[in-house]
Amino acid sequence: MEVKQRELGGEKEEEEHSKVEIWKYMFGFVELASGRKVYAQTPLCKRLLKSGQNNMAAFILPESSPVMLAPWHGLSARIQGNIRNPVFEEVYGEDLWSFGAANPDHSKLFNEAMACDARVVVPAVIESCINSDLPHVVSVAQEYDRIENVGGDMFDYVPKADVVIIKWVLHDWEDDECIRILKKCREAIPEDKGKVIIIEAVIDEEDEKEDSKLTNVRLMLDMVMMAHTNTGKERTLKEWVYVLDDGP
Ligand SMILES: C[S@@+](CC[C@H](N)C(=O)[O-])C[C@H]1O[C@@H](n2cnc3c(N)ncnc32)[C@H](O)[C@@H]1O
Repeated sequence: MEVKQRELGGEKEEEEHSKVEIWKYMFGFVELASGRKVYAQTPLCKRLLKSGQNNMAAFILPESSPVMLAPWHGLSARIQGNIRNPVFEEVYGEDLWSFGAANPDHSKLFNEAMACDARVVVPAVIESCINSDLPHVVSVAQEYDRIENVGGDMFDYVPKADVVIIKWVLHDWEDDECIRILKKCREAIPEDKGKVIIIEAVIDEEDEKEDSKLTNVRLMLDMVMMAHTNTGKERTLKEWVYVLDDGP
């Protein structure tokens, strides 16, 4: 495959390369119980089966949807300074969240992607909670015992609780916006024993090796933030410390 790739040029090469990037995780030499090695789907493919436990199929659907792919085409122009607006807004005239409010189908696709990750992470840390998000998201959220759905704007108000868990939200916003959100989280918890738990990636500039799988994931997420949010980014520890020192 790599030989074929070198023979190709330009866009074709890029397309082929991105397929190889996916294939190399989905297909490989797998050892059967008999000890025989075959070229087949790797165990990772199970995560794409809708029937599979902890499946992540819904997670890759929005990223490969035409709505989410379009902003990627403007990313180079944005980085070169040829587009003034964030790329998502340049394409759709509004940010991702307003677009979701006006386009329920897209919102459903996005929310299901978030939910398939949250279903793995949240039960590991919590049994009952308030689920707080924008009104159009909460209004279609699945009902569960011991989960209260509360719609609202986190820049105005975060529901009162002993602990606020904020996952994959701050990376959608620039520092000043994060600080405003964190101040609302601080107001939501008891002053003496409340906690704000932040679940986000941390880019480690110093020690990351280029071949580490997680480095690629973190840097990929940073690109996703650039393509799909107005001001979001993944942060290094130093950048998180800045946000947290000025936040709660
Ligand atoms: C990347 S998603 C993460 C969702 C969820 N926390 C998770 O980890 O699965 C960011 C979420 O922030 C919500 N959001 C965006 N702007 C908001 C606002 N002003 N107030 C409350 N939620 C907001 C979006 O609707 C979206 O569900």
